[in-house]
Amino acid sequence: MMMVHPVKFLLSAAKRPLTRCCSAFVSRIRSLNRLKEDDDVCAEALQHAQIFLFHRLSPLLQSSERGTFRAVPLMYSDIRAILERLGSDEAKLKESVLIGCSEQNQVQFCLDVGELDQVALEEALDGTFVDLKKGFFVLRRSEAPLLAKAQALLRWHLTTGFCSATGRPTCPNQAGSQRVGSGGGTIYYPQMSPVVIVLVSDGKRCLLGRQPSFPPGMYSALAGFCELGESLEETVSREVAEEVGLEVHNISYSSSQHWPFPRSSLMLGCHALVSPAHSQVNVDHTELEDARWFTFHEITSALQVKGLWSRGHAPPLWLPPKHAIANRLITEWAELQRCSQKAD
Ligand SMILES: NC(=O)C1=CN([C@@H]2O[C@H](COP(=O)(O)OP(=O)(O)OC[C@H]3O[C@@H](n4cnc5c(N)ncnc54)[C@H](OP(=O)(O)O)[C@@H]3O)[C@@H](O)[C@H]2O)C=CC1
Ligand SMILES: [Mg+2]
Repeated sequence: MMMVHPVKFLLSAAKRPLTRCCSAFVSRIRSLNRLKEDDDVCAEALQHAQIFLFHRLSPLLQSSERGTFRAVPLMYSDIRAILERLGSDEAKLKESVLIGCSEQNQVQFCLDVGELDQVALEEALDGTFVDLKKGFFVLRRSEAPLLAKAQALLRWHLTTGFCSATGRPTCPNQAGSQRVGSGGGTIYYPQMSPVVIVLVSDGKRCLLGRQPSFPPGMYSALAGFCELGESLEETVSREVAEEVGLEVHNISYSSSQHWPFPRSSLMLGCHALVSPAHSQVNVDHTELEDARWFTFHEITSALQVKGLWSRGHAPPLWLPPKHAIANRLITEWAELQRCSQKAD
């Protein structure tokens, strides 16, 4: 395995000094912003950065003895040596895209080397390029969002090579945070679609649905893309009415999540209520295979089930894994039920 050198990109490499009273977080954010604005500073940072390699949008992972996976960042010089060995060259590294900065001030980039031979790369790197959809759920919580962001940005670059107005090529800035039409035309920024995801409750039970593409037995909160002109609340009301024929009230926002599959979405997580007297579900089978009310007991049992792939025989109900916002909403609901049962 290639050694990852403990070289850090020092914040002092940035040209403008930061105000001394800035917190570490503010310093990191401002340094990242500077890298997006200044191609020269960014090119210098890249030389000392950690780079996460992808092959056709699948990240390089290493498996551990305990069956978990870890992302494997490499340093610029390591990748340059491998590229040269496999018939590519240093120019390829200029396509790296900025994805973040660790708490240890290590700047992080990603790079897709999909045109090189996968087997030869995996041998040289002592890792495996894993479909992110599978890897996502076995990665550590700190790594999954970073790789999701990296894949989303790499996919965006792959699909935004031409200006939609003129048909001419677009070029990225050094950080890969934007692309500009040739001749200084339109500036394109990475895009994502807003999606609502809502956990509907009738006060005692919660409503989950399943799509035919879900693994057997898996149910999740209801979700749907926002339409132009809608508020968050309007999308929640429309999606619930469309998919299960119910009218919701008391919509409250919980939290959000970037979701890379199948293309970038900003998942906006909500809770909502229906009146117990009007809780008869009427599923639109063009959208969902099934939707059902689940009791507190069924949900708490399902939350105990560990690992999508460690199953021997399937339990009656699978919930989305911990990285997914659906799991967070269901856990919040269960916690609320537990508190209100204690209070009764
Ligand atoms: N992180 C999490 O916990 C969860 C995430 N999700 C994600 O939420 C997203 C939306 O859920 P889903 O129930 O499928 O959504 P919808 O209920 O809105 O149905 C999806 C369909 O809507 C159409 N559609 C409308 N607008 C768009 C758009 N902007 N982009 C793509 N398709 C659009 C497409 O139909 P057509 O193809 O016919 O044009 C698509 O197949 C999915 O990407 C899913 O992966 C879902 C559940 C849990
Ligand atoms: Mg839906």
